Amino acid sequence: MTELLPAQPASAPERDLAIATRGLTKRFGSRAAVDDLGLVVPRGSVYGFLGPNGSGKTTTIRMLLGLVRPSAGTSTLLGQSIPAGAQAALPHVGSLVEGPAFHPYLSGRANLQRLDAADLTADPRTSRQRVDAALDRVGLLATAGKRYRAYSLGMRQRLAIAAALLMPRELLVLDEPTNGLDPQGTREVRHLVASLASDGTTVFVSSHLLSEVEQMCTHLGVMSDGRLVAQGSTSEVRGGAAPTARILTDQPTEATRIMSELGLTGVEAMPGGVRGTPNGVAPEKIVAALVQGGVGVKEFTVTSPSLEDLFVALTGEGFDVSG
Ligand SMILES: Nc1ncnc2c1ncn2[C@@H]1O[C@H](COP(=O)(O)OP(=O)(O)OP(=O)(O)O)[C@@H](O)[C@H]1O
Repeated sequence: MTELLPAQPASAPERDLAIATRGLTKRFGSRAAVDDLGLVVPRGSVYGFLGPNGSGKTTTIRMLLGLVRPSAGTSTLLGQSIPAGAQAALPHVGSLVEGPAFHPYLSGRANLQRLDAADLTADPRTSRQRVDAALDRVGLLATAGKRYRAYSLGMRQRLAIAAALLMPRELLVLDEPTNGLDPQGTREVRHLVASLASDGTTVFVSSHLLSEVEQMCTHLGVMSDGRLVAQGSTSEVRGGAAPTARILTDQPTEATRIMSELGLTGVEAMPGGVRGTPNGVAPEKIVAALVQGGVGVKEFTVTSPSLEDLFVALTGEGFDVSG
């Protein structure tokens, strides 16, 4: 059994974090869709918010953005508590939650111009510069004159991100930005997120697919059934998984006894041998004890589970990690 890494409460001062929540909870009737959430999202991170469908990611994002009122708990965005400090924080936060409604017969540029014009805080005299800068940022400047309906799925999603970038942003919150995209579109969005992050923008990106966010995230939070079951830097989360020692032998009974006496836990038979969790017992010590005990060791390995194994263990079956 993989050891679960407990979700960490906020330790850094909340002003140093892009997002921090304490005890954030949302109940629909008697059911908690989000339960006692303690998110810790450092500034400058690319935070992958992972979990199966229905695990509470969208509800969390909607609470963070002030679109839904929490049943309990507090949250801060860019050091401002929400909802009290929403007016100070939200202009610096770009989001893609449901996605803006684009007009199929207008060009990408005309669509952004419409959205920019609807923003009462944006100076109309500088609209053209803002729109072109956003199109440039997502790599759509050359195709800005094409009608939206002629855009590929990846281009459509990049245009939606451009809409979130019309104003300078410190934090981008993207809800399942690769959902429904083909592999090419997914790659485009992934590259865009990586390039935004390299400019210093904090990106909080949700996904039900580990494979889609794993490569671009510096931090991960894993949701399962409304609860945060793991959180930390990608390497911390990876390190939270206990390794497994496996030995191939014709004397499994004797090997089981020796390994258990050494302090390994979860020692059990497997096809052709025995496996267990070393709990810090050095591999050379395990092998020496087995050999001294007269056990013929055909093969001995210690392996750490992949991030994929860890996520399946954390979230249970049904987490589509393969893409
Ligand atoms: N307005 C609502 N009323 C009742 N239940 C809701 C409401 N919104 C969400 N839920 C329930 O809360 C749970 C979490 O949903 P949520 O959409 O936050 O999950 P998710 O992880 O974002 O999943 P998905 O990727 O499918 O959107 C689900 O069981 C969902 O049915």
